[in-house]
Amino acid sequence: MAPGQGQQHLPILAIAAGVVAHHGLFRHGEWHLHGPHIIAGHLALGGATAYFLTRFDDAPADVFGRLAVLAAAYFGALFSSMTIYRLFFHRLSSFHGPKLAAVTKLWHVWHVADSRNFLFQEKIHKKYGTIVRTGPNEMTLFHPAAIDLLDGFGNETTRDVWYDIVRPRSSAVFTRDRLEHKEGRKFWAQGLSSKAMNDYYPRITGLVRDLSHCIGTFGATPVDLDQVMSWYSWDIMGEVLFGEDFNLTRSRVTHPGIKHRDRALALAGPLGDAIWIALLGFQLLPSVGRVKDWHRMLHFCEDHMLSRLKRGGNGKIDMATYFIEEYENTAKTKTKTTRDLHLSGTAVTAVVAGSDTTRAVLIAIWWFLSKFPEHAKKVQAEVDNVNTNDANALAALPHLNGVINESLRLVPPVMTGGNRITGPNGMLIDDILIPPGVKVTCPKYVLHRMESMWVQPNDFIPERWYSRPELILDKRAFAPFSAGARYCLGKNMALHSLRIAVAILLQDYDVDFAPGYDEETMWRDMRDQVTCQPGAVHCVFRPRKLTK
Ligand code: HEM
Repeated sequence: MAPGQGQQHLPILAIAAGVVAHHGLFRHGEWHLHGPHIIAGHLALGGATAYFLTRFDDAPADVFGRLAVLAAAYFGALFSSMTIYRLFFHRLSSFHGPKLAAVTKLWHVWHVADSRNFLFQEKIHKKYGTIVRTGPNEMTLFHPAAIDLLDGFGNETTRDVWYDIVRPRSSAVFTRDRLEHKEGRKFWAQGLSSKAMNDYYPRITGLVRDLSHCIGTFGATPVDLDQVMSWYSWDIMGEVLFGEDFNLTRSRVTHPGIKHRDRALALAGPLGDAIWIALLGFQLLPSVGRVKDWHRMLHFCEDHMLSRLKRGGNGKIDMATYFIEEYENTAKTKTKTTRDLHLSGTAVTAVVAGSDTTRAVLIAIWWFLSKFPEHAKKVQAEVDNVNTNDANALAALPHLNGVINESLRLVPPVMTGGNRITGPNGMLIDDILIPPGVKVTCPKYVLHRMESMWVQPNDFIPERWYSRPELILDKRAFAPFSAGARYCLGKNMALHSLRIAVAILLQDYDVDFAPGYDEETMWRDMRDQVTCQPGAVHCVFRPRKLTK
């Protein structure tokens, strides 16, 4: 047959294949874990088509040209079909929101490439209101009822695809299976129970004393709060999770694991809304740039948990005790590979949740106390006469806890994320039904600053938490630790390690911004990278015996 003869119908076939691939395949189910298969499948299809064309076209250039036309027809049809369907026929097409957001989630990823999703979400809320379509199959709810609808007791939601980020590892915190979550949560709850906490408290106090001493060694030199609070929160994580003393605060040394964690989260942050891109990178480019840091972070956590498993405990209670108990209890029901991957995923979750969250709030707290020294004075008046070993006494101090709550409100460590998928009955909000199987999200950073929920929403007013409750218009709009059956199990430990650090440091020091420090830096350079990463804060801590 002469070249080209009988091939005039091929572009039409390619267009039909594109439409069929969309409606018959990609419109259904989840594809985020199959990136490499999709690429391989298309390459195979391209190869087979090229082989077919060589039977008609002798010249390779002609074959290449024809293949390019067919690929353009196929992909053009596939993406046109997706666009038309998403804009006009999708179940969410009647909801308003940015049009390009409805077409592709890449639009969102593009806008948050600078890791400032929290500000982008705020803009969307201001422009589009409280219930907004922010993706092809995604709704964002800027509404105080949303927290309870997403996570409250009795909800039907499941976690969204983002939680597959540590695959093939798993953990109770990341599993998307409701039963597995319920079962696994029990072991976390034991590791963070009041009984375990009584064991951790004196050890945390010891680390805060180290922190105070470490700050003292800086003298009049500015303290980089990010650095010092990273040491402190990493030491706490080591002590509570592995019963291990990393000794960073005393030795003033940054553990490489901190750098790997920060760089890994910087990668995961902007890709949070298109997790398939990150997963593709993890699988195809494991040794490149920040993907390498991601794998290093995973291996650090995994290796530490394995060495804790081998060496046994130090006679101390630690969270690993309970994770290892779960590992051993499941020996008869699960394969070794499954159990190993679960233990590894649990270690990753615990390291990130246990170290990075408290660090962010502590940095923000010192910014607020330096900016508004009257609040530092009020807290000092409270803590000067309190026994810091008494956790209940610290929990009862109104201004100290007001400062912590107000910092958690204005700088929530988990600023966005916590995405869910609506259950079989959908989700009813303000008499509006969001259909089943839709991704729903509620960015806490925006909720915590909505004018309809808070009086003077952007102002730091710790009194709103005790003597001026009229400044809180709707308490449901405060959820730094999430809610319901998925609320943060580390809440008590986190609050205690914040209270005791602020109490002891304010007993020992007065704090002020470092000379020449630009106060806007923390806000200007703040990033939303799974957890909040405040911009640099530099302060000077003056011993109080010298300033009194
Ligand atoms: C100020 C510090 C902290 C804040 C603001 C915070 C906030 C949160 C939030 C918002 C969630 C829900 C996340 C989601 O649904 O994806 C969460 C879950 C969780 N957090 Fe925290 N967290 C903090 C510290 C900690 C610490 C120190 C630990 C202990 C290691 C911890 C352990 C957990 C666990 C186990 C969960 C999962 C609960 C579940 O899924 O059932 N958190 N946290």
